[in-house]
Amino acid sequence: MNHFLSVHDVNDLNALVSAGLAAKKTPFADQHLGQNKTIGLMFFNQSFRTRISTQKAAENLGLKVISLNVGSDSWGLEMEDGVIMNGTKAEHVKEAAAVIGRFCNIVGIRSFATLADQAADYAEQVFHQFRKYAGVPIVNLESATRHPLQSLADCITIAEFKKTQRPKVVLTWLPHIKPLPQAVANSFSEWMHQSDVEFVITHPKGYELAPEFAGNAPVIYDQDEALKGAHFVYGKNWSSFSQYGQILTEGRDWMIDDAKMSLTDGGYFMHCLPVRRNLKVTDSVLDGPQSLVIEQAANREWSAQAVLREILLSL
Ligand SMILES: NCCC[C@H](NC(=O)CCC(=O)O)C(=O)O
Ligand SMILES: NC(=O)OP(=O)(O)O
Repeated sequence: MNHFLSVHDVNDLNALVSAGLAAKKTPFADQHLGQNKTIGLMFFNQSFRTRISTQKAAENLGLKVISLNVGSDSWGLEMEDGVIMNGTKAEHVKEAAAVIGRFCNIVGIRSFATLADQAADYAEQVFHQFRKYAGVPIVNLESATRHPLQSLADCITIAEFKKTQRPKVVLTWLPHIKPLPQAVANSFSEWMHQSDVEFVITHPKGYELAPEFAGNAPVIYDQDEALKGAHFVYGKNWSSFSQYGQILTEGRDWMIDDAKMSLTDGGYFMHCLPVRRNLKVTDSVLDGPQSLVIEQAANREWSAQAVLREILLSL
């Protein structure tokens, strides 16, 4: 593997899930791979899980880690080519990417959607620019449209907890008070399409994901109907794609509670975190035995380790 930007960079998803599970069993088996090598982690947005799980995974592989918050630890970065830099950004990505590429063997980047300009967000300019100018493998730590390390951790979690060969997995929209990106939902859908599952999406009308991410998954607008017989309920809020970045409905009745979970086939609840309690999902579901959110977060370490291992093997 060279870059890890989406599921399309993965040759064999089952093998990558198995590599994650193997790393979980023997975390230090590949410590020699990263010896005398460094990974740089650049955050344009907040992070808790991604930062600590990726650092942990990198260290398990023997890598040294440099982590920084762009714009506060380092200079604000201009992404547009050919502009007169007389605004707030002091440094151009051409130099910044090239410089970090000299210090680091791998660069991880987190840069969310602005939700202001659909075309710009879906063009993934930050990642294109870093890929062009860094000269080293780039890892997506959540971009405007995708969160593949999260999706891989989700696949690892489903593999660990599934009781049937081909479980029913329901991606459900949840209510929120502010507009959130589509990245986690897009990415989860894209990975589920590559997995041996029955995959269904449910959301209020107007929250359709971009067609390239929704694919041919059935979209059911009645949440109760969609949840029937589910083995995994994957909750996430996202803002509208068609009316880009907007909240179209409060949708408070879409919160997952015990009554909704009782429609499933003893289903598990999953969420990438952070989650706002009693807005998206009730305390009783999150604190109950069907919640996988902590297991899922813990698997972020093994997802990152599987990906970094593959990249190190191809350096
Ligand atoms: N990396 C996990 C999700 C990150 C982000 N959530 C958030 O921004 C939640 C913020 C809040 O609840 O205020 C998202 O939805 O893409
Ligand atoms: N799930 C996830 O990516 O968490 P952070 O945003 O805290 O990294």
